[in-house]
Amino acid sequence: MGIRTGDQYIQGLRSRQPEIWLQGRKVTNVCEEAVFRQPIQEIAKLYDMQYDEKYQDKITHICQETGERVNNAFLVAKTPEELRAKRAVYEAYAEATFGLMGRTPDFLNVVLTSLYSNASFLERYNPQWAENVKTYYKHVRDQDLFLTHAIINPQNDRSKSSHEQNDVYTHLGTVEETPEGLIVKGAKMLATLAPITDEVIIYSFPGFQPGDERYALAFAIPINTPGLRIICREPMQDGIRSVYDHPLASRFEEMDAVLVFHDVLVPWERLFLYNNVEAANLLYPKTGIGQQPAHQSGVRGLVKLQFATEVAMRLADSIGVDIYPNVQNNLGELAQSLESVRALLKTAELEYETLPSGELMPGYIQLETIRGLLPKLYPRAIEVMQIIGAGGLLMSPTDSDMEHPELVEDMEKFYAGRKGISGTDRVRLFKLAWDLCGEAFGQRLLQYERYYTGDPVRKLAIFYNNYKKSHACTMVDDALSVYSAKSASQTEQVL
Ligand SMILES: Cc1cc2nc3c(=O)[nH]c(=O)nc-3n(C[C@H](O)[C@H](O)[C@H](O)COP(=O)(O)OP(=O)(O)OC[C@H]3O[C@@H](n4cnc5c(N)ncnc54)[C@H](O)[C@@H]3O)c2cc1C
Ligand SMILES: Nc1c(O)cccc1C(=O)O
Repeated sequence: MGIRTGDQYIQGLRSRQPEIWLQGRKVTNVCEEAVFRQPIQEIAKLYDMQYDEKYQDKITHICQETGERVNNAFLVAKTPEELRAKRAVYEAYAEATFGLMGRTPDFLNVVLTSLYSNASFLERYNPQWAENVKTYYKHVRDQDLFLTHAIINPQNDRSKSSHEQNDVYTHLGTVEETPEGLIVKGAKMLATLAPITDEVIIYSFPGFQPGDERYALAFAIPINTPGLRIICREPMQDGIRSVYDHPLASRFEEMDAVLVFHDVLVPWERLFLYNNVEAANLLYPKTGIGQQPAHQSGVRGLVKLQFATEVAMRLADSIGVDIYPNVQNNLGELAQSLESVRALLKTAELEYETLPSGELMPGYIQLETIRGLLPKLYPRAIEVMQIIGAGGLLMSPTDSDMEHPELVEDMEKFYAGRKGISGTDRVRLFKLAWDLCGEAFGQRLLQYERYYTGDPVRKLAIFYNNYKKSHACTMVDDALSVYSAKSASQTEQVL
């Protein structure tokens, strides 16, 4: 089939009934649920971009194997041009959502593509797992599916491993083998956008201990598989608040969910890894499923940081405070952060690594540096926005106030900004900023940037240990060589 339209994506959602729990009730029609309606439209727009002539040749290509047009996220890049073609889709999707939706379809499609192109890793453990991954990749590519994923165990007792938790099936684990497949039970977090996706892929970050064999699992199943329960967090917008009052929160909220598996059947052909702690621990570092999506995340993170920086600059300009050096310093800092990330990304793409298979991987050091910096740079951009907007962020009235005939005059007079910025202009801009820096929606975006890539504390430690391996600190040896030169000359004098 190849690329889908937005309508086809929505038809897919309508065709099935996953078990979705939202605010204490079961959702019976996900497409008609207020909270999901607009996010579904935003994702549908991304699918439609594949048919838009402005984007089609940039973000899709003709698949050599099938002759069908497919998304560039499914490319196994073997040339710098193909790497740029992948970047083009990340960028187009990020720009269409201002970088605010982290788990657009390209994210997991790139994870799956990397699993596919590095399936030889799985082959060493079980050729059938490798075969299953390859078949699944083609299925997702050719049906243009949208996946969610849950790779973390629920946050119960982090000081204990999976097999030491209170109940054997707190963390998702295998119950039994049947002729049809594995029966699995327990929970995983945190499946962003799960209610509006087609399928879920389960795997894990490393960290399994001996004894955790039943939890060492990777598989993919349709989101409406019987026994799979999607428990949504409390929504951060109700789907009813107006676009005027919440121009971002009303459009881009990504629902997060815990997935609870109640004796769910995973068919054998959908199983990618099972009962092998070593393979489960090596899956992430050895198959590029961290590094390839880091390219997507880096591009998206750059767009999000750029958006936040632009909003902060416009805020300052709109109320005439960017004449002050302190404000200029804050904004200059954001601009420099943004340009540093942009430069890192460019270097990551230029300094790619070529794997023995011929596949190109964008530079590890640069991508990991972006991942380490964004959890600090994005919150700082939000803080600067709060500092510049100050009390003004809390004076925005609602759409109904702005339109009320008795208030219109006051609105235009007392809510106007510096010359040229009307009351309406200023209120709209400040509402946009408040969605990012004040609303629960904005706090989630901040939390996302801190944690989407795993725990930043442990990630930075891993980065340092890897960095140390490739950095012999030879300049220090050079500097210390004065001592050996000195003792050599002393020896010469004695002789
Ligand atoms: C908005 C959002 C969306 C997300 N979307 C997804 C998604 O779609 N799919 C998905 O699979 N995951 C998703 N995640 C989950 C994300 O991968 C995890 O949040 C992340 O890996 C951190 O794990 P945790 O939240 O369980 O924190 P924990 O691991 O429980 O950490 C809690 C705190 O304890 C500290 N800590 C814990 N263990 C250690 C240790 N061993 N050593 C030192 N310090 C430690 C941490 O530094 C941290 O401060 C999302 C997260 C967020 C915030
Ligand atoms: N955060 C990630 C994820 O959720 C899936 C795959 C990779 C990552 C990552 O940032 O490395």
